[in-house]
Amino acid sequence: MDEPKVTGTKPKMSTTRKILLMLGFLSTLAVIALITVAVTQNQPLPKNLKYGIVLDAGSSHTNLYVYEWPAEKENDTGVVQQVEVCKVEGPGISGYSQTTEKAGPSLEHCLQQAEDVIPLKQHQETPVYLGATAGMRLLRLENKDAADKVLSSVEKTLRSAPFNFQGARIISGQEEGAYGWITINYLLGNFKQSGWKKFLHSLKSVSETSGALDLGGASTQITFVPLEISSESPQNLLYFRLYGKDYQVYTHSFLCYGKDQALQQKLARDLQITKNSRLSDPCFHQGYQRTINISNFFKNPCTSIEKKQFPFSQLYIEGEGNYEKCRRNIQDLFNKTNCPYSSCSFNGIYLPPLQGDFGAFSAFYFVMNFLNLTSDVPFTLDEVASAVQKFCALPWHEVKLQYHQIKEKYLSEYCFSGAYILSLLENGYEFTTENWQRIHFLGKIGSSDAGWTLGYMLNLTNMIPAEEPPARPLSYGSYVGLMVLCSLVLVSVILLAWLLFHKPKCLQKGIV
Ligand SMILES: Nc1ncnc2c1ncn2[C@@H]1O[C@H](COP(=O)(O)OP(=O)(O)O)[C@@H](O)[C@H]1O
Ligand SMILES: [Ca+2]
Repeated sequence: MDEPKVTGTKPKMSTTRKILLMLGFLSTLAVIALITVAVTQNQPLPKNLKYGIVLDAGSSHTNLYVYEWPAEKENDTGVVQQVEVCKVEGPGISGYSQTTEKAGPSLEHCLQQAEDVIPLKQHQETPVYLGATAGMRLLRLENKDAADKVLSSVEKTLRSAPFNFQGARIISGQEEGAYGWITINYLLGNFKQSGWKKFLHSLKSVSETSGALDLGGASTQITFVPLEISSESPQNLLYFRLYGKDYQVYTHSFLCYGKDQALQQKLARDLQITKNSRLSDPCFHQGYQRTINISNFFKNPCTSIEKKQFPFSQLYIEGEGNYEKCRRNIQDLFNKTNCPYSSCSFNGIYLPPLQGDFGAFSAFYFVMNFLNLTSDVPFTLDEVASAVQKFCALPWHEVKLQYHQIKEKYLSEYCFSGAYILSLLENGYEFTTENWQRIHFLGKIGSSDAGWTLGYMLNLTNMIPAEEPPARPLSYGSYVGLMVLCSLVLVSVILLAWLLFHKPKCLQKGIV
């Protein structure tokens, strides 16, 4: 039999095959175009940054903070971060009560630093706020006129800076507590969860926030969400709606219970029972000496109720370095005798049962950090107490030798401050061995200092919305990834379909 002749001419392509091939080619082209358009069209725009400045005019000194955030993400949580901090030279603004006109100019150096950090073309639109805390609250009580003049002086300086001046005022203790709480929960990402975290939280009815403990020089604040809300003391309750959730927050600020004023209060009480101008003080190291001028001592609203006449004008303090005695001495500052509510902290102030974790910052952190008590694994209450006891027992000359680089004012008071922190937390707020480790001493969260300033700015610039802002269900990366994946699946399906229904000759049996 004759074999079929293999001719030299190629087999002609059928018209359907040609159309199918064309279609396959065109759909591949369409998919490529689709991906290209998706990638280019949805590319994030170049970062447009915004800035804000807050000055924390504390009792001991003023700090200037510069914050930065991407303009298009303004209402997202956790996007604002601190990019600069500048410590103003000299005392806090309340320290200018005798030379009020110098309060403003003291801020100039730090304002210049802010000018250097923020791009020139954005100076005019950058808001600047100054909030003064307990030092100015005390000055206002002692001498209202001087407090007003200090504020006018700082306002004048801030208005002459190239930024958008938004106000210089004394904030209330309640605000200070609330904004500190907002800051740490914003930075810890507790207000708005994404992905799995959100799903898990929606299973639990409550969203967990962290309490805030702030220790300053002149006041201290405690703020947290209690388990149950009681209307016993409405002045201690605040209501927030943030990112679509309601928060009922307890807060209290104790004026005169910052660590510097607490020491003044303690000395004023000690003075009542001294027979002569010498005072042996268990809260200072053995060998340490300090002289106090009595005539100025009782001008302060934190000590004025103890005012009386003394037959001497100077008090000579000599350190004793005895931690246990110091704790007993300090304990007298917390009056636990009468409580008109179901539960109190001290001085008849309402305190609901403590709840959850606490972030303790400012001087809580500075002191604990100096005593090496701020590691990631929290120390027990006993470990902290014995570390403070050991430190207090060191003679002054040894302390000075060992820590020669630290300012003498701070160094001489770490023993008192350590004991005071333990008294405030243990006797004042009644933290126990069980819940002590729920206190986390923190200086910074990410690049931002823990403190009230960030919360203050977020609030005043309306950057924390009451309702959750509408968000894209997918991030940019996931969107592009999904587009690519879908397109690849589409191409493969078209190819497969073509191969299955119109088997090209080359794939037919026997030809290969
Ligand atoms: N490095 C440090 N070591 C110890 N204490 C510090 C350190 N830095 C700041 N402080 C103290 O922290 C406290 C800060 O308080 P401040 O914010 O000025 O007052 P307030 O908040 O009461 O208005 C002051 O007592 C200050 O002396
Ligand atoms: Ca402060």
